[in-house]
Amino acid sequence: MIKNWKHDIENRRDKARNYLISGENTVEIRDDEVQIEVIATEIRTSSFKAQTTAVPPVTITTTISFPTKMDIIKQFTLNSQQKYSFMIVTRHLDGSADNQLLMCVPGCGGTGKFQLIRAITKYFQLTKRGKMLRKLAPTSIAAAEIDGLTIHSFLGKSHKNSKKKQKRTFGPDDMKLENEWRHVKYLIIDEISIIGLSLLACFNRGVWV
Ligand SMILES: Nc1ncnc2c1ncn2[C@@H]1O[C@H](COP(=O)(O)OP(=O)(O)OP(=O)(O)O)[C@@H](O)[C@H]1O
Repeated sequence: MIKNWKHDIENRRDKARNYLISGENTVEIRDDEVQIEVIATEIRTSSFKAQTTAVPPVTITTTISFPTKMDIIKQFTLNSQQKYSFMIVTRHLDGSADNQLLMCVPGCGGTGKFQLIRAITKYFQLTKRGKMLRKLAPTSIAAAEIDGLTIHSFLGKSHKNSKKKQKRTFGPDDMKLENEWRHVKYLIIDEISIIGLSLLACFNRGVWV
């Protein structure tokens, strides 16, 4: 009796093993018995294992490579003081700060203010924000050097010795002025030390309109 029972058990076990090896998910033991369903998925034994084996979905993104600030700092061989000034401006530009950046970079002739302006201009241009920057200077030579405008030409003022005396008037409906300055967010004034107070006041009125 025991021998038969043992033999029956072994038969069933072999049958079950063979079905599992052959890859079938359902093992039929006997017509009158309940079917055993083999679940193919792995049963989680540890939450830690589940966490570590979870592979995050891979997404493909295309990156636009902008020149880094360090590239420009290297290109213009900015010294530490020029570098700090450059970083202040470019961080303000890249940040979401709503506050106005008022910055004065003093220095004797030949200390590298123009070199700094060149580096800042390059950053605006390479990041496709050149329209946001306007450069002004009091004299035509200084303006030409920085590739900017003279304050007089911005104000539409003729020089004292000019025959044609005209004065630009500013008003809320000055569309030409508005279009000129629509995209301008940053203004660099070179050689500010030689700008007289009256011209500065006139300029101030112009930009506030
Ligand atoms: N970091 C730098 N690396 C290489 N050259 C530099 C650097 N800074 C300044 N120079 C050079 O030094 C010279 C004087 O610099 P720059 O014209 O920028 O001075 P500045 O302060 O604008 O002078 P100024 O007030 O007389 O216009 C230039 O020939 C410039 O190329």
